[in-house]
Amino acid sequence: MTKPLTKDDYSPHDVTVHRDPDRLRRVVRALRGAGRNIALVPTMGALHAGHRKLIREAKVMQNTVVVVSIFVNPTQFGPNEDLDRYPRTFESDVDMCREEGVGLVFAPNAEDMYLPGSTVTVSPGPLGDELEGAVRPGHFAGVLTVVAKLFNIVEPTYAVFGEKDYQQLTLIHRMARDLNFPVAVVGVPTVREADGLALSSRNRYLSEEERLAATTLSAALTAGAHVSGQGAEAVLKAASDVLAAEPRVSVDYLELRAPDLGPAPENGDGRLLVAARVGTTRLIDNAPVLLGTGDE
Ligand SMILES: Nc1ncnc2c1ncn2[C@@H]1O[C@H](COP(=O)(O)OP(=O)(O)OP(=O)(O)O)[C@@H](O)[C@H]1O
Ligand SMILES: CC(C)(CO)[C@@H](O)C(=O)[O-]
Ligand code: BAL
Repeated sequence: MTKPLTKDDYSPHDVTVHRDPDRLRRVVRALRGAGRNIALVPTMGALHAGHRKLIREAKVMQNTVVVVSIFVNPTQFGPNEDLDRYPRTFESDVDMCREEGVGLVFAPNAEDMYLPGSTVTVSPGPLGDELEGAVRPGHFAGVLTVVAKLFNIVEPTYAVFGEKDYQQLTLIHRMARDLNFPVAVVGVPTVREADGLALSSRNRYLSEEERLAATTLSAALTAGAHVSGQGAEAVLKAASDVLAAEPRVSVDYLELRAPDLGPAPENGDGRLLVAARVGTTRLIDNAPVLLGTGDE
């Protein structure tokens, strides 16, 4: 027999914060049993307008309870990365969730997510070692493992992710397919500042000068997309010229790929991806391009 839910488990009028994975699982199971859809929005907190858009997308289906997870997952950070200084703004995150009508926030402690002696992880396959994975070894094993755990704890009907982390979204689609997760993975286009900069929790690390220089990433993608009719070489040249003109930006990679991140086709849809450091802050961005349609 399932225990009936109390007002400390779930309220239709306010967001409820849960830390215990087993309790959260019991609550979402009861809600599903009562006919509700469950939509999951996984985040690392420090919520901004990009996350707000994911939450709004998650609410689009009638009769849905949105679960936002807030967990700075240690296993996706390398030893020299920013795990310790990653922005943590829990109170205002919960306020945004409340404003947006989120039903449940799941904010587990690391010790409850990773029990002592945990050794089994999800292997991303070859794409996990490319692009972001080449610069951040082990990153995608950490991401996919925690997302698989979230899928198993929350058992969502939908899970919503941003295109800003395009390789992550691609790998999560693949994991859901390859490992038979019964969840519809939904991608949401990148939310940008008025000057083109993709919103990111890490933008708050930038100084005023770095913030200006950071617009070079999206400007490079736009320059590439403008000449996409001339083919791959023109796209890469236009984008890399823009990046090279800004000395504060140090490029990790600029690559043109197919939408599934395989090799770029000569004609048709492609994806242009960039990662760069601006001072000590590492930023990523990407955009769709339509290659070689002969209109140039
Ligand atoms: N500008 C954005 N537009 C749309 N979705 C976004 C945007 N920024 C982040 N997201 C999505 O929000 C989800 C949670 O991401 P996360 O909490 O890591 O935020 P973030 O801003 O990407 O932080 P980071 O600075 O670590 O890149 C991911 O699915 C991510 O793709
Ligand atoms: C998907 C995710 C929440 C897993 O920790 C994280 O990689 C993120 O915030 O994009
Ligand atoms: N948004 C991606 C999470 C990370 O950079 O670790």
